[in-house]
Amino acid sequence: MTTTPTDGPERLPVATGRVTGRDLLARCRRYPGTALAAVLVALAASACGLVAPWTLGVLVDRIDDLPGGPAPGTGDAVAGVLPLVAVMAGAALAAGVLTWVGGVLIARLGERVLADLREDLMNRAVRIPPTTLERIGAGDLLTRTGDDVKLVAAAFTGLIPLVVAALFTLGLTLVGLGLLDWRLALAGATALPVYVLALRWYLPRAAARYAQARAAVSDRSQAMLGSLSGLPTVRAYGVHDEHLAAVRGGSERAFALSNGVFRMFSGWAGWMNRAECIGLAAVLVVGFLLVRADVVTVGATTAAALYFHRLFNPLALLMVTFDDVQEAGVALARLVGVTRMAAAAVPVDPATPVGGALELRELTHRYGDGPPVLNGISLTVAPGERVALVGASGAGKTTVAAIATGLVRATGGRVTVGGAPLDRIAPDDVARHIALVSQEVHVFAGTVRDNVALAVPAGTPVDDGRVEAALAAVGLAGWVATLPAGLDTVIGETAHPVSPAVAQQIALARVLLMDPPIVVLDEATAEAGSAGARDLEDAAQAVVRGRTALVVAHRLTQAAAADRIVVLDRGSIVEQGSHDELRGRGGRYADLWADWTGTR
Ligand SMILES: Nc1ncnc2c1ncn2[C@@H]1O[C@H](COP(=O)(O)OP(=O)(O)OP(=O)(O)O)[C@@H](O)[C@H]1O
Repeated sequence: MTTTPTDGPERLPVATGRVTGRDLLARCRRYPGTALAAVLVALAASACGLVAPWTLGVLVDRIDDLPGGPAPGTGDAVAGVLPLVAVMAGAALAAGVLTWVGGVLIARLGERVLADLREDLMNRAVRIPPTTLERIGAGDLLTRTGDDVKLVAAAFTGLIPLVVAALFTLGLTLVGLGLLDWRLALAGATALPVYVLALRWYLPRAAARYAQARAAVSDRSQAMLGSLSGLPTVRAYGVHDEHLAAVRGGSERAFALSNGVFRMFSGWAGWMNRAECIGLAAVLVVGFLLVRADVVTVGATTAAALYFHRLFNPLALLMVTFDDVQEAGVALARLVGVTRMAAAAVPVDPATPVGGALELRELTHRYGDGPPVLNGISLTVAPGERVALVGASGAGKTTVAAIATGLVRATGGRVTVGGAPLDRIAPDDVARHIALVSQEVHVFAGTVRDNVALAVPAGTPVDDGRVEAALAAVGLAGWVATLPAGLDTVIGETAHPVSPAVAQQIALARVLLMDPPIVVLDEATAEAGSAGARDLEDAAQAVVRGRTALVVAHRLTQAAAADRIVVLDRGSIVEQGSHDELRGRGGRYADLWADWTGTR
């Protein structure tokens, strides 16, 4: 592998607002039936809400038109009122039902869009070149596949139906007001300047204050957690008062900021009320003048005033949820950003790996500007051979494993996989030919089936029998049998949490399904002698069988079973041979073995 300079800090891309909007629209268009039905039903629900004010206006006119003026209670009046009341009740009922149906349809559409987005995200995420991932750190990607997906999912089911309904209600009510009488609509518009001024005052301050309040709350939690987790030290040094003062200070700051946010919100709400009051007064005054001039009826003025009043609930909802909508929008932009990342560069002069040989030549490496951690490692693993890498912590074992699989680019040297230089193999071919099970295995939120079939290229059908066989081979048949929905059980932090050992066995099952000729195992250490360690060892055996294997032996029993043991010390190979040879030699391995077995 040739030398590659380490680039500066890099981040996963975030889509712009326009790209995110277009992406969302395009995804909704994939479900035209549901999308159209959701829009029509939400529109119908909002339209039903317009009926009551209009009917009240008609009612007022009817009563006004009765001979001798308004005289409620007479037979005529009752006969005129009842059908209108029935219309109002019907419209209210229809509005309720349609709002509910609209919400369900939007949520359903959202779930489908999110499922597609999540699939695209995972497809893209697993193809991010390891060297890119190493530079940006996996944290950003994990936040996107975890927290951001959760945030968008919650918005689709809770926030978006409310916001869509508010927008439709706002739009239709404005249209209704305009249709009633343009002069009354214009009178209502006098509220606009106050409203706009209040917004201009509130919006820039709100975002900053909310952020400060949130930061203060996390500081307070941090101070509390710090004191609680360090309780023995706090006790030992008698520094209770300092810690209590820090927690109290954090609480006071959080309280003051939350209070400030609340006061600001109340101030803004007060201005909203003033805007409403001014607009309503203007509608009534203009209505009075127009009625006196016989241009509009009392009923029309009543309906206009009610329509005007109706504008303020959706407006308030849009304002209150503004922050959350923005947050969900940012999360969506972060997800879309990843799905639109350019595919990993395919080498200009690609080479195809054939067979199971793995060769490392003169590997040197340093992380960033740090000291050298590998000093010219050369190692050939023959097809079907099982080589164990051992060495003290920090000797460089994980670095070798990561370089051999292309996860980390060595600063010097060459890796050849199946006879082809690693940097000339197309990324998908690398994954098919050499697999790494690292210490950081991750269970993605999804079904057991999807988690095991994760590495199988998209579009390749995966038979349940193969998934079950892979799970059985790594000792998880019994575990699957205990799951409520078998392979369909959704696992992951929020659904059905799995233990670290099971997560590792799932990672091993993934490799079995991929069936690469070469495997590199750098699993997390399990406590020696524990049932978990035995299960993991059996699972690793199943994966290694019939393949070329480079195993970072955190448990020396793994090394004892290998064809050859390579001992690393401070970035260099210091010994090689079989278990018996190396023990007999009385060198570095013999020392490690004595430490491991407690026979020194
Ligand atoms: N991402 C990194 N950035 C900077 N230094 C690193 C990084 N990863 C490892 N190192 C350093 O490189 C050296 C080799 O680490 P490596 O993890 O390869 O050793 P190891 O033999 O696998 O140790 P262990 O058994 O504890 O996992 C260590 O000094 C370590 O501190």
